[in-house]
Formats: sequence, C-alpha cells, structure tokens
Amino acid sequence: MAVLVTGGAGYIGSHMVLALLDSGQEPIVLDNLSTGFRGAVPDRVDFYEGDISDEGLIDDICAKHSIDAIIHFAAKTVVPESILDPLGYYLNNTVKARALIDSAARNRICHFIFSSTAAVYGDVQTNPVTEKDIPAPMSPYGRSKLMTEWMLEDVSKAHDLNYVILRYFNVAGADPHGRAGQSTANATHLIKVACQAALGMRASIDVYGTDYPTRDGTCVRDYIHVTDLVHAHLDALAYLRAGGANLKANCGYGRGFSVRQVVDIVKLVSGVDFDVRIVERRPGDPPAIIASNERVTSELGWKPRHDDLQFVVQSALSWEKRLQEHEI
Ligand SMILES: NC(=O)c1ccc[n+]([C@@H]2O[C@H](COP(=O)([O-])OP(=O)(O)OC[C@H]3O[C@@H](n4cnc5c(N)ncnc54)[C@H](O)[C@@H]3O)[C@@H](O)[C@H]2O)c1
Ligand SMILES: O=c1ccn([C@@H]2O[C@H](COP(=O)(O)OP(=O)(O)O[C@H]3O[C@H](CO)[C@H](O)[C@H](O)[C@H]3O)[C@@H](O)[C@H]2O)c(=O)[nH]1
Repeated sequence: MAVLVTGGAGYIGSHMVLALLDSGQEPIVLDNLSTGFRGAVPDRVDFYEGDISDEGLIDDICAKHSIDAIIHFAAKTVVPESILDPLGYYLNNTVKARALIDSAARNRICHFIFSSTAAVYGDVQTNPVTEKDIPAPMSPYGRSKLMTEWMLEDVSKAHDLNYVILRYFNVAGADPHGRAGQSTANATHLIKVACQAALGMRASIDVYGTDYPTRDGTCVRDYIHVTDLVHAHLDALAYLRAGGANLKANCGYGRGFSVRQVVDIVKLVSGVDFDVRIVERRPGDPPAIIASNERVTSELGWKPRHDDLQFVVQSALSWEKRLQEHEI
C-alpha cells in the first residue's frame, strides 16, 4: 500500500519521503510548494503539485494509487507569523485540514498520522510535559493545530479512521547522508539561524529575551533530530497497520537546552565566534518546554539514535554549507 505524504516537499516531509523509500515503501507526495521545494522530492516519487483542500485532486490520487495512510505535514509553521496572520493559520492548518480529513474519510483511507506540535501545551507549569497535561496554546499556530487534533478525535468516532497524533518538540538537523535538510527561505528556527550566522550569511543572531525564569534566563527547548522524528512516524504507521488504537504522543528527547547553550554549541561545532545581540522577548514563546517521551517509546517502540545536540548541529551546519555553496 502507498502512503500519501502531504507537505512532502518541505523540511520534515522530505525526510519522511526518504525514510519511507529507505524502508521499501511507496510515498506519494502532495504539496502546493508554498514553502517547499520540488527538488526536495526524489524524481522516482509520484509528486502532485496541489492543495490539501483540493478534494477532486485527492480523489484522483486515490483512484490512481492504493493508499491506506496519510501522513499530514502540510501546514504553516511559524509561531510569530501566526500572531500577525491568525486567519491565514486557521485557514491552512484547520479549515484545509478539515477538507483533507473529509477526503480521507470519503476515500476510505483508514490510517492518519498528524504533525502536531508542542505549541499546543503553551506555558507549561511543570516539565517534562506529558500528553495528559491539559493543552493551553499561546498562539494561533498552536490553536490551529489543537483544533485539528480535536477534529481527528471526533471523526475517528464516526468513520473508519484511526490516527496517531505526534506532538513534535523542536525539530532540527538534517539527513546524516546529506540527502535532505532545511532549505526554507527566511528561516526563523534557532539552530538554522545560528548556523547561517556561523557561515557569515547573517551578520549576527538575536537572542529573544534573557529574563525568563530559566537556568540562564533564555528559553529552554527540547531539540529533536529530524531523522529520529520521521522514524517515529514509521513506527506509528506500523502500529496503525497492526491495528493499534488511536494515540497521541510527544516526540522529543526529554531534555532541554537553553538558547545560550544552543548558541555556544553552534560556535563550538563551527569554530566561529559570531556576534549575538540580546533583544526583547518574542511574543508567543513559552519559557521552557521539554517532552516526556515515555508514551512514544513504550507504545510505538520508538528508539532515538541521534540524541546528541552536537550531532544535530553538525548535520544542520553541513546542510547549510551545501546550500551556501549552491550544491543543492
Ligand atoms: N519544524 C518544527 O520544529 C516543527 C515542530 C512542530 C511541528 N511541526 C509541524 O511539522 C510539519 C512540517 O513542518 P516543516 O518544518 O517541515 O515545514 P515546511 O514549511 O518546510 O513544510 C510544510 C510543507 O507543506 C506545504 N504546504 C503548506 N500548506 C499546504 C497546503 N495547503 N497544501 C499543500 N501543501 C502545503 C509547503 O509547501 C511545505 O512543503 C508542519 O505541520 C508543522 O506544523 C514542525
Ligand atoms: O533567531 C532566533 C530564533 C529563535 N530564538 C529563540 O529560540 C527558541 C526556539 O525558537 P524556534 O523559532 O527555533 O522554535 P519555537 O520554539 O518557536 O517553535 C518551534 O517548535 C514549536 C514546538 O515547540 C512549534 O512546533 C514550531 O513549529 C516550531 O517553529 C525560542 O525561545 C526563540 O525565542 C532566538 O532567540 N533567536
């Protein structure tokens, strides 16, 4: 059976496509290329340029391929942008997700894996955060994703559709074989931005706030290597195909690094002492958020292989160098 990967031309989706191919499976990609790149999808993969809300297109794809699962990555993903453009986020991440879930139900696709986010938790009171903690998103981005989680829960009760919702913490790094990485234009993610500063592509990096109630005053996050993350999806797919029940699981390593620690590691790995400016807090940022990964390991049998921030940074830096040298 084939797997429909929405957003498969994006950062995480392109790593998913490689992981599916590496495990002998057949990915089919649907992407509107709003932030993704056609070149991120290998030529041998069936690629459809289009929108997740295009029900006719999805019906055609389903008629042509035997699809039993959707892995749904396609979304707008930047927290500060969602505060400026909430309606754009609710449209793309909630309204269009509704259309996609409708297409899944209509075409009797019974397995659905959804890219959710740690941003659904908001400003957590205790870390590590577990799936039993009550979500309280601080941004339209987080809310747009939480509403899609709720839709899946409801639809699953009414239709033959089972889901795994994966709540990703901070995804970073690049394919260890150099086949994929984060190519997003105008990136905002800390590790990518710091790697660009190390390579002289930016004059400096801004640290958003040093007055948080954390060990060094900067925000703490749980950075997970993208390859480990996509392997959790392979585990989720096997789980659903084996008849596993609906599941919601965090994806992170269970330990946090502050912004200052990340900057220091990028300086260490790159050997470049780039400039760092301390600026105001950025709206929508919780002070610290770290995953409990007990559920993803026990229920899905997930085994992370790259739980090493230096390795995460090294792989991100290698990819950034290749982008800079126009090798990709
Ligand atoms: N990067 C992270 O740290 C992180 C953390 C938590 C959750 N996530 C989630 O993971 C998923 C993938 O994120 P990413 O970092 O790879 O982002 P990305 O922007 O690189 O990838 C998103 C892809 O979806 C496509 N897309 C967007 N809207 C679409 C639509 N309506 N129809 C068809 N294609 C569409 C884009 O062109 C792009 O290729 C998102 O759902 C995001 O919310 C990411
Ligand atoms: O130039 C920068 C970029 C980021 N940061 C700080 O670094 C931390 C991480 O920021 P990112 O932008 O890399 O990531 P976020 O934590 O905001 O969000 C990411 O993880 C979330 C889950 O926690 C969401 O899923 C979201 O999609 C994804 O972008 C934050 O404290 C941020 O303020 C800086 O100080 N300077």
